[in-house]
Amino acid sequence: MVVPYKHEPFTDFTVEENRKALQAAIKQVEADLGKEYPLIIGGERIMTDDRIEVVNPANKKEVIGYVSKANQDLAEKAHQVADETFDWWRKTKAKFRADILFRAAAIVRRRKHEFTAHLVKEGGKPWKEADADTAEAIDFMEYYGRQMLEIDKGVEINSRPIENNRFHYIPLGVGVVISPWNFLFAIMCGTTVAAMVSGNTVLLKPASATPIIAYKMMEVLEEAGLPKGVINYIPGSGKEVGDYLVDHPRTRFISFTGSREVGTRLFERAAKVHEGQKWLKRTIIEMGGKDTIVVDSDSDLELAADAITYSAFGFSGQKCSACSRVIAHEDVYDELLERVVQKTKEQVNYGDPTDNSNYMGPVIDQGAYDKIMSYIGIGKEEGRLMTGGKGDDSKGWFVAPTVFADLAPDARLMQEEIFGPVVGFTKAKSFDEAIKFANNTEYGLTGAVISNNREHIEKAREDFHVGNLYFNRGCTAAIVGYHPFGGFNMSGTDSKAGGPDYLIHHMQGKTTSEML
Ligand SMILES: NC(=O)c1ccc[n+]([C@@H]2O[C@H](COP(=O)([O-])OP(=O)(O)OC[C@H]3O[C@@H](n4cnc5c(N)ncnc54)[C@H](O)[C@@H]3O)[C@@H](O)[C@H]2O)c1
Ligand SMILES: N[C@@H](CCC=O)C(=O)O
Repeated sequence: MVVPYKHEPFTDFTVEENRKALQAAIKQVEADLGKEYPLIIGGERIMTDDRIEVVNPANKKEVIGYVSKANQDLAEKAHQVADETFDWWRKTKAKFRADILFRAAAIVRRRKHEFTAHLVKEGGKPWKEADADTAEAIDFMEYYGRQMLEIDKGVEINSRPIENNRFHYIPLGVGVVISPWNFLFAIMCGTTVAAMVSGNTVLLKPASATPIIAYKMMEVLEEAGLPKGVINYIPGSGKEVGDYLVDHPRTRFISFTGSREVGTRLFERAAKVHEGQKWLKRTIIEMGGKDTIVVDSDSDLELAADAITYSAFGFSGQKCSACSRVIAHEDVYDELLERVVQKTKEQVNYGDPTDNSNYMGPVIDQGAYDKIMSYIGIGKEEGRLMTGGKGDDSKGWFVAPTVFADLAPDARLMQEEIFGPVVGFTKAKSFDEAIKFANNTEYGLTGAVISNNREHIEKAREDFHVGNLYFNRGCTAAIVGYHPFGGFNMSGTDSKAGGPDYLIHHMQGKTTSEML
């Protein structure tokens, strides 16, 4: 029997011992900078001449490491290994697979600060955000291990006196897992281990900005007993390797988390049946968001301002769940705006995240920096700049926390995902109008309502069309096993990571019926 699931507690960095431990871990990561990392195919380490240079987004000159890069030949080799491995891996016991995850979670927990320190450097995450990312990776392993044990019990169906019927889930086959850079540990780990623990074999293509943490996870899983060939680590170009694997006729499913642009492209490609393909590919595709906090006339404005500030600027707004739009009732609009601007100016300082006094670190790379700065330019034309509005990419990619007021609900700033520390305000005449504005994007990932009005809360529960809706709190920070996570509309397939149904997306139901 495993102990019941409980989420991993966050580290309290006001405790000196914890602060010192993370500082020491950061020093250790700094001593290890510049290492080379191979691909892992069937357990074999393969170094390539073509490499990805991974840099610290807070200091572009600091190279975190050099990661070997798969090409199509290596992707094909990995696919064959995964295909052959699936022949026997699919028959392994659920307990065997779950135990690997429980052990891996324990290993990460024992070395927690080492992973968190790495995330500070490779992902540019402030301590608190990096610690939460490590905790979530642990949670995914613990939770999915337990979920697999539940699914393994089977599902009751009816039998008849002359007929014995059974129904159970079996794995799908070779899965391609393509992960984003923003939850470089948690989402990469969660999507990979979900596929593995359900009995599939995996080709893992992590984001090119953050592939090293994925190598470190591979080492942990190997130490925990993962057999060779079950997960194959093949970083590489999204277009070259990603497309090749998605198109491959032996690929059975694709688990993608990333932008709407790439997600819809992969969805289309996966729908095409190639020569020699014997199935329709399953797709689990989780994409972007344009997430709104609605603030009602009868509400706690201090709570609202705190929720908005954290949801908009935590990890520099680089969360699919980040609050990038506020729709406030006209009765409270001015006061709320003033409080948010004041909190942003007073509390949201930014700089190198190795220094824990910085609330925000950098954005991930030049592409992100340029995109965010261009949206700030658009915002200056569409609305009223209240604070921020500037950036500095001389050393790392830093953007000031930025608030725009008086935007039209259909302004580009209120419709398009910026994925940076920029939040826009729109005024609504009534609660009904606020919900109408909140629903007027093509996304539907997260949202929050700050209100003391029970009727309004119930209205939002029915009409605010997002996968994760929160009341009287911010719209980020879902916890595995507590807030199953995933969105509607162009936010994705709503597969609900960290929820009780998630593993089933990686499996297929088989009915057997024996005449007695
Ligand atoms: N809904 C969610 O759960 C969720 C969670 C995290 C991030 N996101 C979204 O992810 C985005 C940020 O992440 P990103 O910048 O890494 O996204 P991205 O779409 O640029 O990249 C995601 C992954 O796809 C790969 N890729 C790129 N082109 C590809 C191609 N042609 N074929 C195959 N793979 C390809 C990338 O290398 C990366 O590994 C944001 O839009 C954010 O909202 C969504
Ligand atoms: N699950 C995370 C967001 C993941 C996307 O970036 C949250 O709830 O804030």
